Amino acid sequence: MSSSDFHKGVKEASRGLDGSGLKILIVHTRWNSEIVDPLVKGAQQALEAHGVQRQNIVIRDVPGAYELPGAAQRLVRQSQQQSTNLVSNVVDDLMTAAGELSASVRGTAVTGESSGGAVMKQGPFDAAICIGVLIKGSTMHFEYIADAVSHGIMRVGLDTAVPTVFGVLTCLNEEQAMVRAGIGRGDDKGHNHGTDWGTAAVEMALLEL
Ligand SMILES: Nc1c(NC[C@H](O)[C@H](O)[C@H](O)CO)[nH]c(=O)[nH]c1=O
Ligand SMILES: CC(=O)[C@@H](O)COP(=O)(O)O
Repeated sequence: MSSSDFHKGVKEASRGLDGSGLKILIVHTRWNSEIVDPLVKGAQQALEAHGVQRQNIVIRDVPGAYELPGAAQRLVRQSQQQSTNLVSNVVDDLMTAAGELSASVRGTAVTGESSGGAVMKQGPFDAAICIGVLIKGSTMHFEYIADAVSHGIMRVGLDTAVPTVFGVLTCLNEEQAMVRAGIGRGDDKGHNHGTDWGTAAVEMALLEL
């Protein structure tokens, strides 16, 4: 299968995805930010193209690729815990509202602040995307980080049951990375892989029986 056929295949599968109700986490590195930043933008554009609301895309950054799995797991777990807390908060809010309602009926109304603007969806993340760029240097550091990070990110998805997209370029030189971020120096700027990662996150978040 040629590369264009592969991308066509991915595009076919991603048509009709409705991400409007999803909450997505993007964790990206500050290492190689001149290449990482376009990848993040590509992922964001794909998420929004599939209907994900901007306020439901949470973006956090970490020093380097080695920190990606731990950060993703920490933030996904926090969102799952918030969801658990939310249930008890809803009960508390209902009790408060009941109190306010009875107070207003008795003529002693209580006014609450209502925040305007788009509000982030409560509850756990529906998917996460880890974005980084590893560029081979002159030692084995590259190989060890690439191996650890790829297995670590896989584990986050399996351990949390939240689809976690592997968005880490593992390149032998800077030009390889730039082409895969769509910012190649030559005539062929390449393809921004961030868009594929955003689409994959929506598709996997919606996967069900
Ligand atoms: N060489 C690259 C790194 N190295 C840094 C590590 O990822 C990590 O932040 C450090 O070892 C502290 O734990 N990171 C990248 O993202 N890209 C590289 O090319
Ligand atoms: C991926 C890396 O850690 C690498 O860029 C570090 O370079 P070096 O192997 O020359 O220390």
